[in-house]
Amino acid sequence: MTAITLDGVKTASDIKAELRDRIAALRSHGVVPGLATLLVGNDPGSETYVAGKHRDCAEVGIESLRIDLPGSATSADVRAAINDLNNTREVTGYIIQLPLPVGHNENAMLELIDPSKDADGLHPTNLGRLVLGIEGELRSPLPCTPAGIVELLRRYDVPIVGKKVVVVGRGLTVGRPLGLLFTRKGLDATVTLTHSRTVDLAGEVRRADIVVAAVGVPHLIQADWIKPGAAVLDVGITRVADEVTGKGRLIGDVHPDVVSVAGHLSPNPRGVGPMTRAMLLSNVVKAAERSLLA
Ligand SMILES: Nc1nc2c(c(=O)[nH]1)N[C@@H](CN(C=O)c1ccc(C(=O)N[C@@H](CCC(=O)O)C(=O)O)cc1)CN2
Repeated sequence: MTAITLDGVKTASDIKAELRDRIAALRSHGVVPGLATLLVGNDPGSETYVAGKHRDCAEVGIESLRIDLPGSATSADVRAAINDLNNTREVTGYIIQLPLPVGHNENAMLELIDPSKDADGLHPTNLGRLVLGIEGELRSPLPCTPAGIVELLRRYDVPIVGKKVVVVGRGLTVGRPLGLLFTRKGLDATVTLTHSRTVDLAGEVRRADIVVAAVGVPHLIQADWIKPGAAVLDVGITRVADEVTGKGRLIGDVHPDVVSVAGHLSPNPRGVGPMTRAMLLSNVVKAAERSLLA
């Protein structure tokens, strides 16, 4: 068996085409969707992701603003930048790129975002709405990677209702909110959220119809851990220098041999990453559509 590829690049491109039409409709009503990003420091991954977000905005017709603070920025500097973004009327939505450099309290910073401008769905109010199961597509933004994973599965007709999902990793941007999303009414999966203290991780993964690996441990998920035909989403990524060429290389959490056991497999890169970016654009467009309804 060779797994069907869950192609994030193609799916994200389809979504962007759909968003372009909605953005044109918004503009015809005088609403111009916009996104600002706040990046602190010069983590190479974060620099890449932020640059990608601005490229995506330009591609679909979303205005964007980039605020970069140096790695030496203090927590007071970051708080001041967040305050500015909250108080600038032209900024309708923004994100704080994570991780923040060591020494900053991420949760405290996320809590300072005006929830109505939270394009990432990571403010406690918006995460709280996810916990409460407040329904309605337009009500509040969903965290981008979890939303992207569900959308990728949906567009490839991978069944979710009643399925056993094992999520490996309980981080804020993926594992924790994904568990909530999969158990929401309408998706109705049964979720096991595993982490570094889980006993017999391989045994847990073997029971799963859908496996999501989001830990950043290269090739952790082995082919003999996978139930034949399961859908496997490879989210975690590790940057290493290639031993031969010395060039940077990306390694996912899923071993390449999984392709011959799984029914569906998202490559990494080019799987969930592009979907994360597409869902951010979707959050920005939904926020603009909400502003028309208000
Ligand atoms: N504020 C946030 N911070 C972070 C989030 C987030 O959703 N909000 N998620 C990740 C990083 N991220 C977006 O910010 C992100 C990750 C990966 C990709 C992507 O397209 N990856 C490419 C590979 C590119 C590369 O790594 O060089 C791929 O998978 O094909 C986009 C966005 C953590 N921080």
